[in-house]
Amino acid sequence: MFNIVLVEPEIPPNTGNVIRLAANTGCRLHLIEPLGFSMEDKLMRRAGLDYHEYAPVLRHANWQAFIDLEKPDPARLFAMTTKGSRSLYSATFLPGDWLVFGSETRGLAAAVRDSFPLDQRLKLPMLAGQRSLNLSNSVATSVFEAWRQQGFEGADLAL
Ligand SMILES: C[S@@+](CC[C@H](N)C(=O)[O-])C[C@H]1O[C@@H](n2cnc3c(N)ncnc32)[C@H](O)[C@@H]1O
Repeated sequence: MFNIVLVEPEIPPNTGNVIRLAANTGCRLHLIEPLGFSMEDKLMRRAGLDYHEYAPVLRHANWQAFIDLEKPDPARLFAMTTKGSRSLYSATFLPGDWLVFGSETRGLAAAVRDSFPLDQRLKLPMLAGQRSLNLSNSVATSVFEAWRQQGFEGADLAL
């Protein structure tokens, strides 16, 4: 349905949670290296349970390698960033869209973030003064909004 892109994730259970989310929502997951953990990491596998078999997980050596291989439509790439000035809830998503998330401690590198047009840099609302949401929580919130806009197509429950 959608493509989730984690750029240089560092904390194993977050990626495990996202693998499980991808399996439950029909998303493809792209991991941009370097990763802060091994794909054999016990904490990551425990969080992802056995869902690896249900969610395609693709690894890319770096951001440019990802762009060169996948050739995402630049108009359908969205950066999820605390530095965004547009609410994610004002965006209209389409099946196949690319939702890009930064690392837990560093967020998205400025060079990657700045390559997105301003209206494709999206922020999830937070109370004033708060810094950021957990990575896997922000992925789940974003994917469910995008999927909601598709009427939860393919789900076992009608909208
Ligand atoms: C823990 S946050 C990174 C914190 C980092 N210090 C920063 O300010 O970007 C990890 C990732 O989750 C996503 N994220 C967290 N909170 C968000 C928010 N309010 N809006 C959009 N994305 C968010 C972003 O993709 C971010 O790069």
